Amino acid sequence: MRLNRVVHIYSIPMRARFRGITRRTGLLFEGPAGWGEFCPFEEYDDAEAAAWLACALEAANDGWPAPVRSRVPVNCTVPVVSAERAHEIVARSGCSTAKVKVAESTLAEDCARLEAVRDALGPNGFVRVDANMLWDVDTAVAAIRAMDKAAGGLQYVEQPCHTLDELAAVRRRVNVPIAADESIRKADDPLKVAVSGAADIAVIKVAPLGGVRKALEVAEACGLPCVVSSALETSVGMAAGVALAAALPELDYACGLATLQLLDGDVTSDSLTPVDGYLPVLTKAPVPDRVEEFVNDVITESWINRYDRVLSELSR
Ligand SMILES: O=C(O)CCC(=O)C1=CC=C[C@@H](O)[C@@H]1C(=O)O
Ligand SMILES: [Mg+2]
Repeated sequence: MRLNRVVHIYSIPMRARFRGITRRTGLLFEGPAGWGEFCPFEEYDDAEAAAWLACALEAANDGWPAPVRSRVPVNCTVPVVSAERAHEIVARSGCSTAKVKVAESTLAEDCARLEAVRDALGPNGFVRVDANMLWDVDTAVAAIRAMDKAAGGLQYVEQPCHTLDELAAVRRRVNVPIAADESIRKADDPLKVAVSGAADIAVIKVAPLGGVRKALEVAEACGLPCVVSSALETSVGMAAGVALAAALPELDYACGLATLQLLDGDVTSDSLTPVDGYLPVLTKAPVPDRVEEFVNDVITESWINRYDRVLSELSR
């Protein structure tokens, strides 16, 4: 689909640094079925960005498969912030599950943050952590044991190490369940990743996997309980993640789709923010009616060029 109709390019500041970024940028476009969002992270090459464009084109051209639920439970996401700030984020979220980013600060700081998160959630909440592949096996085993104690029990640990073999080795040595994220979304062929011996839970992300239909196939192929997580989209792209969570036959865990709270603004007045720990399921993405607040002319041309290049990559 050539970009010959209205498109918007946005640049929104993050409230706190997250995965090394302080602004989120992307391109929004409209098709016959609604709005789509193309927002691969800036360092991704055109080959990696192709799945993200396929996801946006699915939303704009085809729409999504029918949902089997009308709302989706979500976790709040806690960046690397002070223990006091973490407490505040969780207490204000209305969510009973919190996912905490770890391994980027010291073990003592991570444990202090986890204690604060447990305090904010109370004994019945769920705490999970994401290490984004930053540990080796021995470091992971020691850190997970310490964090499990500090958090008063961890629901699972997401991607403690880089490879599937390392995940399997950690999994044999700790009692906390292991979730695979990068092992799936960065695989050459996500449909063929043998995650079952290495992980207990699959994290699936709609944009890196090429759209709702593709992600549903990946979920089925990996044969594990799934958690749908965002890629820090605005509400336009987030609606596709919610559509995926809504279409999964089983949904046993809260999903990482409450990340609009990490952005300092949204492109629409119909923001996908959780109420009492749930997001509503929409049939199409909300209309971006507040984009002028985040327009950035400096990056417009480079995003349009990127769209064109990635579109050629997709049709190869
Ligand atoms: O899962 C969540 O709670 C929020 C989403 C989230 O953590 C992520 C979104 C995008 C990029 C990633 O570094 C990160 C993740 O690793 O899961
Ligand atoms: Mg992750």
